[in-house]
Parts: sequence; structure tokens; C-alpha cells
Amino acid sequence: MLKVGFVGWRGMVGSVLMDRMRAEKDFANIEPVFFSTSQTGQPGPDVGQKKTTPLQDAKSIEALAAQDVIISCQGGDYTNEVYRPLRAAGWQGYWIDAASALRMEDEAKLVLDPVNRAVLDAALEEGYKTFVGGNCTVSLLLMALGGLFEEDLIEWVTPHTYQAASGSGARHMKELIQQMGAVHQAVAAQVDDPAAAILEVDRLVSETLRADDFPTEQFGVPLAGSLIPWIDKALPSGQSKEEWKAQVEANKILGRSEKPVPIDGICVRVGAMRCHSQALTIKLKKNLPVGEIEDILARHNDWVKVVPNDRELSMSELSPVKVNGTLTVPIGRIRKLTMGPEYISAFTVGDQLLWGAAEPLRRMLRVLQEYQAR
Ligand SMILES: NC(=O)C1=CN([C@@H]2O[C@H](COP(=O)(O)OP(=O)(O)OC[C@H]3O[C@@H](n4cnc5c(N)ncnc54)[C@H](OP(=O)(O)O)[C@@H]3O)[C@@H](O)[C@H]2O)C=CC1
Ligand SMILES: N[C@@H](CC(=O)OP(=O)(O)O)C(=O)O
Repeated sequence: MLKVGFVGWRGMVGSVLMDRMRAEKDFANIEPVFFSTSQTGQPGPDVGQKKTTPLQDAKSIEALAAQDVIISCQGGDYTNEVYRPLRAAGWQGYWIDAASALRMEDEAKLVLDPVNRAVLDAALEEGYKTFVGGNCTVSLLLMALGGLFEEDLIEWVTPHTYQAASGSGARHMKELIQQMGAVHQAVAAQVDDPAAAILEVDRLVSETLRADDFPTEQFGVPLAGSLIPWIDKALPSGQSKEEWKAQVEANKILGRSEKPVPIDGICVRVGAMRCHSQALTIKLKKNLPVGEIEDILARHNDWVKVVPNDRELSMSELSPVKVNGTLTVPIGRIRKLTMGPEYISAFTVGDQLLWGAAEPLRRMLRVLQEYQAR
């Protein structure tokens, strides 16, 4: 049985990973060992029938090196601190990581097995030992468009994103709710008063959003009642780092080192909780009927769900509220654009903590187990 060390299991991504592993009974097939950077010696999580040892020190190279596999959801700073020393100490185990730190390293492959199982199988055969989950918007984009990529039908894609607060972390999610509460509190009486003038309500809301004491410690600016058209650092290209990741990571996941598909657009934070949405403009390599495009998308994997381009269905199914906490990746609003028959639109939604973060890691462990059982 593989000895699997978990670091970052009590964080937001790690907790989602634990939930999924419990639900899929993944702990039955491994010997789990739990680590912490702050709680060494305390009891580990309840993972069902198995009794686990107390939490080990996540900074101990010796303790880490005793594992066959390490799954880290702890973040890039942690990866940067321990990964190289661990390898330098001669550790030959498998490192599976949610953080972006190692994504672009040659020694790392990006994991999203419904889309790139062949790339992962080949990498294991070739002796790769480092596997990293892709950026959440990128993984969700590929889960939705997998069929068109697989058949090499895409000339380019422009994704414009509507990204949830969870992408910034737990504290940001809480601040979004504080912001919503502060806005409501400022106008609660007027909202309940049918005679209140709406322009006065709007003026009070704006005043509240712009006030110095409005809670913006995490986001820096109001998100409730507003949006933030920049995610992550600025790059010399004028892209945000989140925008830059779309093309480089998607092509790396697909194993397309030659002739990468151009993928570029604007990434925007909105007041959703944990589902990222993306409005896509796609240039196809040829003119295909919408019905055929829908069939190609629908049959690619078990989680993508094509939503007919219908008003009621789009409103109910292409909704972050509906998708939250599920593995379904709906894609709809598929229609020909007026630019020409090869140009289509689409809109997709996905839970950024599931397919966007935890699920590809969980499944990579299964891929690894299948490889070792061969
Ligand atoms: N958030 C996201 O959308 C995505 C995140 N990622 C990656 O995953 C990494 C982790 O992200 P995320 O899960 O959001 O990080 P969190 O901040 O939720 O958790 C990270 C660590 O903080 C420590 N911690 C301190 N106080 C608490 C507390 N009260 N509750 C829980 N944990 C606590 C824990 O480590 P310890 O036990 O050692 O103290 C925990 O493992 C990111 O840095 C990023 O690299 C990847 C894709 C998406
Ligand atoms: N940057 C993403 C979340 C994230 O953690 O991305 P990455 O794993 O590429 O750092 C967001 O803000 O929505």
C-alpha cells in the first residue's frame, strides 16, 4: 500500500480534497500520514475506519522523505521551501501539488486526467515524479471544451472570466459576505419601505461602498455591488498573471508544445462564492453545425453537460449557485456569432475548488495506483 503524506489538508482546498477522498473511499487503498506546519503532534483528521498517527512536522525533510507520495495543498511558499531540499536529499517519491510554484518546470506534468490521461500515462512510463494541478480557470475551461480540443477543432479561444471570491482564499470569501452585510445594513429600512425612492437607496449604497470603513482589507476594494477587473500580478505583456496562465497552462496540460493554441482574454473577480464562470469566444478551424459542436462537447467526459441555448435553461443551469459543490461542468449559450460561421460563443461554469483544485489531485493518486498495479 502506498504511504501517502498530506500537507495542507485542513485548508480550503485540502478540506475539499479530504471530503472527496472520504466520499470515494480513497483512504481504504492507502496508508495516509498527515502533516502540519503549525500543529505537529495534534490528532489528524477522521478519515473513516483508519486510525492515523499524530500530525507530523511538514517542514521535516526526514519525515517527508519516508512517504511514497506527498500531496500538498499548502501553497506555493511551502512548495518553494521544501520541494528542492527534499529532492536534494535523494527522495524519489511522487509529489502531487495544488500550488502553481512548479507548474512550468520541465520536471512537472500538469494533471487533469479526463483531458490528458495519455499525457499522464506516458509521463509515468518515462519516470516523471512531479505532478501539479492546473490553474482553476484553465482546468475548468478544458473540462468544458475538452471535446473540441481533442478533435483539434479550435483555432483560438478568448475566455472572459467571472471568478469567485474563493479563488483568493477563505478570508476573501468571508470579506465578500461582510461587504454584502454592510451594504444591506446601510439601507435595510429603505429596502423594506415600498415608498422609499430608489435613487436615494442607490446613493446610500454608493456612499457605503466608498466609505473609508467599508471592509476591504482582503480585496483592497469593494467586490460586493462591484467587480475587480484584475487577478494576480501584472506582467510586462500587459496581461495579469491569471490571464497569462490560460495559454501556457492549457497547452501544457494538452501536451501541445508545438503550435500552441492561442488562449487569451480578461480575468475578472465577481461576487460569486466558489464557482468560476467564463464567457468564451471561439474561432473554430472549420464551419460545423451547432448540433455537431454540442455532440462533440457532450461526449468528451462524464462531467461536462451541454445546456441548450434556451433562456430558462441558461438561467437555471449555467448558474454558479446551481453548480456550487458539484462536479458538473455545464456549458451552454453555444451559438454562431455574427462575425462568421467559424465563430461561436459559449458560457461555462465550474466549481473552482473541485475540478478547479482538489479533484485532479485526488484522481492523479488513482492514476498512479493504476500504473503501479500494472
Ligand atoms: N484557493 C484556491 O482557489 C486555490 C488554491 N490553490 C493552491 O492551494 C493553496 C492553498 O490554498 P487554500 O486551501 O485556499 O489555503 P488556506 O489558507 O485555506 O490553507 C492553507 C493552510 O493554512 C493553515 N491554516 C492556518 N489557519 C488555518 C485555519 N484556521 N483553518 C485551516 N487552515 C489553516 C493550514 O496549514 P497548517 O495545518 O500547516 O497550519 C492550511 O493547510 C494555495 O496557496 C494555492 O497554491 C490552487 C488552486 C485553487
Ligand atoms: N488565481 C485563482 C486561484 C488560484 O489559486 O490559482 P493558482 O492555483 O493558479 O494560483 C483565482 O484567483 O481564482
